[in-house]
Amino acid sequence: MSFYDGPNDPIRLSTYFGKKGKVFPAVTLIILAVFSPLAIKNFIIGEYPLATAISLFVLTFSADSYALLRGRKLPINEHIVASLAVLAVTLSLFTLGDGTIFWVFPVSIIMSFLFPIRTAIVFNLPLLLSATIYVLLNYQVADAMRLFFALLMTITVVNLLLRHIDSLHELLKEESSKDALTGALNRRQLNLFLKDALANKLHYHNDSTLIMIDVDHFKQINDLYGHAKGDEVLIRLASGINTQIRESDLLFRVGGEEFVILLPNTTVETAEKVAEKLRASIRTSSLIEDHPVTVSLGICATDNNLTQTKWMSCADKALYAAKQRGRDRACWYDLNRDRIEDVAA
Ligand SMILES: Nc1nc2c(ncn2[C@@H]2O[C@H](COP(=O)(O)OP(=O)(O)OP(=O)(O)O)[C@@H](O)[C@H]2O)c(=O)[nH]1
Repeated sequence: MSFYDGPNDPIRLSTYFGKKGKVFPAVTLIILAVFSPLAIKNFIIGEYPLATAISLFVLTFSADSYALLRGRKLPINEHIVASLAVLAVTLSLFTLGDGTIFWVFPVSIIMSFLFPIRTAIVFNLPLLLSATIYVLLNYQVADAMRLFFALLMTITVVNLLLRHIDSLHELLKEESSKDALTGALNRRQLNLFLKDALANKLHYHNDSTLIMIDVDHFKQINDLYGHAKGDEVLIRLASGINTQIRESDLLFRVGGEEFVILLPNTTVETAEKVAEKLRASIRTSSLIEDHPVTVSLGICATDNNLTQTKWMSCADKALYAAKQRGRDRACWYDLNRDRIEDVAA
């Protein structure tokens, strides 16, 4: 993991608050507003090494933040930015003296927010050491110990809290992308993946295929066995489908008893075989004892001129045809001939 590689976004702050929101730009501006005058002041009073270290930190941090806000690759390696921050604090301690010891705490916390945990710890250690050595050289051993443990506790608590926030963030991301009942991906995710699949077709000529699946007479199942049994059928159906498709294929729940499978890099001919295999196995899977559960399926492959809406609508029309033609069957939409064909059982 790299500096700007937080849990899923480069800078932790932008991961938590969003790059496009106000918090990340505001924090960046605050850092610049605090450190730029310090650099100028130190140039004026002739502390050139310190002034240079702070200026370089401000410049490299600004360059990376700007790139991040623009969604570009970061121009300066994270370790260089972190080293400059540590160097600036250490130089300020040994040149300006006692008053600057307070900077050690906010700089350590800021680094923990900016970097992934391991990197933050690696760069907090020299900060901890230099501050302790400074106090040791100028005060009593007991004072140095006090500072050492106070800073160590700060670093530990901040990093533990951030680790906890990271895991909550991951959980939230997971839950917001999945359907709560079946664990299949939700419609919002489908829209994102459809967009990718269409772009893939347009730019790299890779075919992807959609299979829309709808349980036949599901209302009857609910009416005969109750809503809880209906839910159980949906859960078992989703898990059964997931075990039969490839890891690269994606299952979405798009309605009550309606699912969509997106098969990336798959032609319509292959998708027909997958659909037929699923149909046959669901029929014989005895999801409910003594009550055959069947599904109808509609298939449609990508094409260069397709939009997401048209793609979904063609798969839906094929599914509707499968229902009309007797259910427990699969149909595919032939975009070239604008016709719906049966998939051979
Ligand atoms: N148990 C359960 N039922 C649901 C859920 N979501 C939707 N339903 C039910 O699914 C049924 C869908 O019924 P219809 O749209 O008439 O379709 P159908 O009975 O499957 O008939 P065809 O699709 O024409 O074969 C409705 O009774 C909904 O109440 C859910 O999450 N759990």
